[in-house]
Amino acid sequence: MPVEEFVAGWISGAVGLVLGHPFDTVKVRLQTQTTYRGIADCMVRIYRHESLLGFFKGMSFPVASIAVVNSVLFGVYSNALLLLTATSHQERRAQPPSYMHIFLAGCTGGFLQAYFLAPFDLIKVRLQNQTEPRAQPGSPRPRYQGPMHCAASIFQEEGPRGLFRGAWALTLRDTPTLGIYFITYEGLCHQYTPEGQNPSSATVLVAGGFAGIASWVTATPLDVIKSRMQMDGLRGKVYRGVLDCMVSSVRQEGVGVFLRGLTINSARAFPVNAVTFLSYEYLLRWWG
Ligand SMILES: CN(C)C(=N)NCCC[C@H](N)C(=O)O
Repeated sequence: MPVEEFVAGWISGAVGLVLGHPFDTVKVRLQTQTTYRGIADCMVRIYRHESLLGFFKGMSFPVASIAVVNSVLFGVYSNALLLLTATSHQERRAQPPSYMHIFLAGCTGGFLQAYFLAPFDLIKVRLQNQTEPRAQPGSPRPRYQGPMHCAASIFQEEGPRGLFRGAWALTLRDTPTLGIYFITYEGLCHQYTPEGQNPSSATVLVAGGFAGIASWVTATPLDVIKSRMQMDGLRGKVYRGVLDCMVSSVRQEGVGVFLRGLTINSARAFPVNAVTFLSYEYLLRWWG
């Protein structure tokens, strides 16, 4: 089993994650809180009230867990392709796999990584939604003091299953959209790379960026539902499930609710995934 694929997935994910976290915080707030008038208003209010640090709330757990999550995604994807096509990462340049195989391998990677991602993503979303400024003597303390305290509180208040709140919506979001992610990336690399050669850095950056955009545009409707279900536990159980969350969100805010965070998701997706794929490709080439 090519272990390098798991390690490359980890390092490349961490680079992309740090770069995109401030955008992610704005997106999560727009999807779950109705007090902001738009991206600019949200950014200005975070900066004024919480300082630059407000944009980085909830980042430590994702950085720590990306090792597991991204190595599962890229490792399962690559090993699923190996099973389906019997070709390694290097051999695939000369013998490109079919788009059906790429899609199936991507969906498998997306499905499995969702379960590893679910508890870490839940804690990230809960911390990102805390609007209190950094604790000062005498100021009100936020509900969660940090990621470990957040995890322990959810465990105590909602039991172990509470840590998987929103996991089903996350799985529905990631299974098909990671198929789309890898198809877009491989398709664009194939299109702009001479037969049998490795794609150039520019091709990898552009293909990775567009793969990010294509997957996040299609993922945004379920991303909204996932974020809402993850915040649901705080106010007691309001939604009865994914469908109930969809129906009541549309009833209250119209179908446009599914597009919340679309612009920022797409803007964030290009640089994050361009860098993710560039480091992934280079790490694999470097390890031979
Ligand atoms: C649409 N989805 C769920 C994805 N494309 N997921 C892959 C994650 C890539 C990167 N860490 C990111 O956050 O964009």
